[in-house]
Amino acid sequence: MIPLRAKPDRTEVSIKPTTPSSIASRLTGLKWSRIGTELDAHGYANIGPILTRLECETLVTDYDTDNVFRSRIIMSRHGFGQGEYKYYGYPLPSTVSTLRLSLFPPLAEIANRWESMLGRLPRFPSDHASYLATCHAAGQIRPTPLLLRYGTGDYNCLHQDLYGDLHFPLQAAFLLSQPGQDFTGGEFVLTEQRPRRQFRAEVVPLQQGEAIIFAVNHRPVVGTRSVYHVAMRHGVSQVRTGHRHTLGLIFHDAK
Ligand SMILES: O=C(O)CCC(=O)C(=O)O
Ligand SMILES: [Fe+2]
Repeated sequence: MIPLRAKPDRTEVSIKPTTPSSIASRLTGLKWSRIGTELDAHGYANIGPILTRLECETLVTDYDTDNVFRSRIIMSRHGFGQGEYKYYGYPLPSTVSTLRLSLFPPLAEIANRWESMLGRLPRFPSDHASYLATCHAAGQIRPTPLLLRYGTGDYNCLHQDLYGDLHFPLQAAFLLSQPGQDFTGGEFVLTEQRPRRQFRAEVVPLQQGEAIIFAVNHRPVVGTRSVYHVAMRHGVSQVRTGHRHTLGLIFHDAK
């Protein structure tokens, strides 16, 4: 007699080691309407974990690779803070390029809504290539994505990443290091100043692989009589111990 074999358990056979979805689909799968609402309310939004630990570590390792970057900035030499960063050169590494390309369309929609709140016509195209063509025609041709490295005692002064007349109003920063393990301190800080008011500061907790989207220089706020601009700046508080790395994505290029 042929022994009866148990039918394979469907649930068991269907379990495969999951490969992370593509970076592009992780971004398009986000709840962009909720992110838009948060950006409207606060001028920033933590969009949650995007990069895997391995992807973060690979980007960090790139820091010491020649020919990936176009320049290295020692922050203390310019009064920017303490620490250093490097601007990527073109062609961007594929992870950086995919993040920049895939984040742009939903952010352009939010940026255009902000324009209309201020009574202006939408002016951002839905694809990054078209927007970059406008920057390049205006002489802003140098890539702005950057990798930042902070050691113990380092910090980043409050600033705005403007690199010419043209600027896209939203940018992103990805935390590549593990807080509590790789570093302590080093918090992402945002400030805003409403007309005739004092500065207000916000510290935004981030985990490794998470990204924050935030306003580059100002955001529209609906007042009782009109919509007005609130100026925003960002920076990083002092790293108390260890090393902290970030990937910064700015959507306009530089002069
Ligand atoms: O290191 C950070 O978290 C801030 C980086 C930054 O200033 C930027 O991405 O523009
Ligand atoms: Fe910045």
